[in-house]
Amino acid sequence: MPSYYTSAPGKVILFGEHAVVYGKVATAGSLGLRSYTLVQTRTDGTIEANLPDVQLVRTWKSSDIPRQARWEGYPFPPAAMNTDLLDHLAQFVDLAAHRNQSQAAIALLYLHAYLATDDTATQGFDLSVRSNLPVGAGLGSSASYSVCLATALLKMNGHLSSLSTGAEQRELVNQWAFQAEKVIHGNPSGIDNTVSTLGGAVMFKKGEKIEPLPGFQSLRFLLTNTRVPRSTQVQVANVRKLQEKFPSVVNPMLDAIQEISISCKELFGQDDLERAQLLSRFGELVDVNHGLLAALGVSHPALEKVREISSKMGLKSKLTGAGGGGCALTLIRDDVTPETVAAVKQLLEAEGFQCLETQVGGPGAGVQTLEAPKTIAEFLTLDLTSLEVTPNWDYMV
Ligand SMILES: Nc1ncnc2c1ncn2[C@@H]1O[C@H](COP(=O)(O)OP(=O)(O)O)[C@@H](O)[C@H]1O
Ligand SMILES: C[C@@](O)(CCOP(=O)(O)O)CC(=O)O
Ligand SMILES: [Mg+2]
Repeated sequence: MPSYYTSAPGKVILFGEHAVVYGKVATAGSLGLRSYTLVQTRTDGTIEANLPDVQLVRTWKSSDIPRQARWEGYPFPPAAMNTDLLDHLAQFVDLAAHRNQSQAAIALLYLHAYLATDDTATQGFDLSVRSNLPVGAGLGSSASYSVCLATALLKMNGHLSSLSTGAEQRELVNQWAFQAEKVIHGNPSGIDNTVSTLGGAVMFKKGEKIEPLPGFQSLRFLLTNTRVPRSTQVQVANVRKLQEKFPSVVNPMLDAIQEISISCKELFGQDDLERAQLLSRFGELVDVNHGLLAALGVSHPALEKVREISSKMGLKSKLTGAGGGGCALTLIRDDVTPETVAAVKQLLEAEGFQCLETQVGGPGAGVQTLEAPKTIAEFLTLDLTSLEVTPNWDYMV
């Protein structure tokens, strides 16, 4: 019974969220916080999903999922989303009252409908995903979940071995993860799944080759989860409504947001700029980007509170991800003392916020073949740090 672990990181968007949906450049890096999956075939034709982060435990009969006939471009996904299949699965999983569970289950079954082979369609499988990321907080948990799913189903069904290079395999994972992100978000830019698949720190523009931004890894951030729940799909749809209502106002704002990423790249390219100067200008760009996002309507009083607290300590913060709640990032300049960081954290935690410190720009997605099958119960009790991704895992950047 083949068994695999897969793993994929979350991401932090430094500059350019929302604007990236409109084809503008954005800057992002992978996080040390990751999701992990156990997947293995069964023998009784059942699909059992255990997703503790969204409190979902469900079984379905694999034969109830309408398998899709071979399509053009196989094994890469078809060009358009299959809305009939999406509608069918939404009715079938019948979880409309629980958006997070419903999105997660539909994404899983949508990928299964395309990627199952005759064998796995009759055997069924167990799948469990656990994450160190806060769900629905702007750190790309949906992309990390999507990349984990895509890697797991592609590996279990033998599609990865049909491609000869690691780069092609990562592209296949990324494209299927993008399909799952579409199920969850509606209209994602693709930045989150790309960063989660490839890892590293990049400048991203829809449809173009991504560009590494190595300077990003030398920066230190504090991430603050306001714990205010929000949905990326809703925030993205709200910005779209504003853009459709006032295109002549909103479009220049999106262009200005793009210029922030370009200015950031120029800062890193200026060899004669002292580090202190670089960090100070960088902080100014953080401020400007937040101001533009707030003008687009995606801030929240809790995010403004993070800015107020950090600003009193001389630090610059902005919302990160879709906003409307979720996380903010605070730039920790080199001259900021550990005492100052501790004091800021204390003030933020006193508001009920959660502070997260993690590395940026680490490894992307990976898969590991297990020598012996594991039960889901064993996987659920594992210490996730024992699954730390090492270069022994396959498909690493
Ligand atoms: N660990 C997980 N297990 C199951 N589903 C997940 C997990 N992480 C994310 N998701 C799915 O992604 C959705 C959150 O996505 P989104 O609103 O884009 O927030 P985020 O900013 O965290 O990506 C959840 O509602 C759920 O459907
Ligand atoms: C707002 C957006 O730019 C990023 C969303 O990130 P998250 O799901 O909030 O982690 C949307 C997108 O790029 O698809
Ligand atoms: Mg998301």
